Amino acid sequence: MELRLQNLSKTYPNGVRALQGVSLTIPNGMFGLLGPNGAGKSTLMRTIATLQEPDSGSITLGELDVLRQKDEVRRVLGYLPQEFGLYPGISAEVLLDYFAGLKGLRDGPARRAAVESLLHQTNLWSARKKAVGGYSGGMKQRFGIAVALLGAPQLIIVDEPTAGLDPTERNRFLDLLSEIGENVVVILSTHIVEDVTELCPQMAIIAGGEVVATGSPSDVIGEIKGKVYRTKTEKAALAQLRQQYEVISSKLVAGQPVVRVFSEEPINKVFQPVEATLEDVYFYRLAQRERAVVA
Ligand SMILES: Nc1ncnc2c1ncn2[C@@H]1O[C@H](COP(=O)(O)OP(=O)(O)OP(=O)(O)O)[C@@H](O)[C@H]1O
Repeated sequence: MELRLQNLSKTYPNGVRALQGVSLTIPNGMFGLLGPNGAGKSTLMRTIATLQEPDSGSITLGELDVLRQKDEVRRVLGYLPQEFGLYPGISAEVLLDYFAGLKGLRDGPARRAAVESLLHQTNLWSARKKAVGGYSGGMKQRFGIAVALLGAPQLIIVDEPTAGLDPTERNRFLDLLSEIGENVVVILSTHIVEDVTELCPQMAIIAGGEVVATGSPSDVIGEIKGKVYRTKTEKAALAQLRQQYEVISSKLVAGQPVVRVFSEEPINKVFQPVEATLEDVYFYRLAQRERAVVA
């Protein structure tokens, strides 16, 4: 199965250009879609999930034309939106069974087995009789993925699932995602760089509605490999550094700014060369785009 997006564009009635000629080829396995708030990730996810129309462009999933064969796509789609409502007073077990019915699974032993298996897989078995309204954020997200996995989907879309989760719940959720399998397309939209580094063999960075980098994380990092330098500095010197160098990021470490810069030329006299990371590419690409928009 392969998901192909070609030249997708979307401008909202208020003039916001949420997608601008997005083209991506997404193979089986985990695909990370990384971008800051407002980059257009949710617009793209909702469009692929057949919930909204682009102005132009095309999407195919294997042989299916996603924008025309919506019912067929929905049968093989599992979608965990950024925000979803639950019936708070109902237990996970009853609610999941209800969603299984909506998904077209007929009542009977097979449906009960599917529900049981998903409750185990998402580690909610012991809490299955509790009302979902009393679940923690992480439990709710795991319940959401159980719903998304009903009916063995071929295309799974999860939109910013780890935002707001504590580190334990985040790891638990990511482990769950990585177990889903290599024979389905899983798109993980996120603004958290480590989610992608740790999990996704293929990825894209999206900013301002445009794809600014795509490939494997190591391909993407390869673009700036050997060109990242680091130094510790003083707060007062930061502004000047920013004028002199292409600063990728600056972080306070124990109260002192640690700055990472991009440079085509060796600058080891002032800075220490360091291994480029996906976070470097991410910030570098975002800064580049911002400069292009300002210019
Ligand atoms: N229904 C809408 N009407 C008008 N503008 C919208 C609408 N939905 C999104 N936008 C705008 O389109 C741009 C892209 O939004 P989108 O939600 O797709 O981004 P995102 O990458 O998912 O960000 P976030 O993480 O904040 O949800 C933003 O500028 C947003 O304000």
